[in-house]
Amino acid sequence: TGNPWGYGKQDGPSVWHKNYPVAEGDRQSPIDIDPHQASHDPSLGPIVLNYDKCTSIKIANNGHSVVVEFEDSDDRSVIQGGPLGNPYRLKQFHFHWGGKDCHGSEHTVAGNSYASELHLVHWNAVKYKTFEEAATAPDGLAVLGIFLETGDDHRWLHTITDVLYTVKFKGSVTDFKGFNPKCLLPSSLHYWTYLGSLTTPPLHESVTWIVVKDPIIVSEKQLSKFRTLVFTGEEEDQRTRMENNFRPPQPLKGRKLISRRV
Ligand SMILES: O=C(O)Cc1ccc(OCc2ccccc2)cc1
Ligand SMILES: [Zn+2]
Repeated sequence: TGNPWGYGKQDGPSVWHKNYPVAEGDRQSPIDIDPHQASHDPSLGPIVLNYDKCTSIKIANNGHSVVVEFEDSDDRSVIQGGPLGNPYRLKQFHFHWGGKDCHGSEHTVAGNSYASELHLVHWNAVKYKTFEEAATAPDGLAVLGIFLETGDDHRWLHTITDVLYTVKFKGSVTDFKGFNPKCLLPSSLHYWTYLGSLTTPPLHESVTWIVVKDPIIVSEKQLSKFRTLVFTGEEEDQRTRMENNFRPPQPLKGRKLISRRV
């Protein structure tokens, strides 16, 4: 079964609208963040993460990215505060990255890309029964976006990069227990927030985006390990290196970007 969509010339972001017309909708993601355009909302509180009881289950190559899935049958790991009306449950996190360090992130800041972007995906289990149901609702999902910039080795990222060889091919899955993604956050959670969408098909307009201003620093060596993954399955003769799995910025269409200093 071929991929319904991808990041190549024939199946990439510029043609997603053919099968997913919402790609041309009014609240699509990612966007270019212009810090000077952001309005400050003093009533906007800090983001609160309660990840201490989080339970990671597995790490997988889904043919688009590498994803770490969490146990989300109760409120053991939630994000709340900030623009969020109630707690949202952590479901999974994954990354987007480039073929070179000069690009790879989905959101850009004043037109500048980072080397990679980490997305921590949460869903509103107060209002919706399943992730899939929440993923189609305008207040269903909350994604925390963290930029990755190259520099020194990241002290904890090796826990992920050391196991990437076990999920090289599309469809591969490995047990991945006991990982708490709090170790991947920068010290200060200054953030921008706006209403947007999934950045991959089905592109549902269901995401409250919370993009953290400060990047985390990872080494070029750690980042290069993400590029050893392939989009293709082990059984396919084609080996297409997994890189540049990012959607470019989409029109703001009059949306308000709000900024919160911690
Ligand atoms: O973080 C992102 O890139 C946004 C994003 C968040 C969640 C996501 O889940 C895929 C999915 C959505 C709906 C139903 C089934 C699968 C896909 C993309
Ligand atoms: Zn993502």
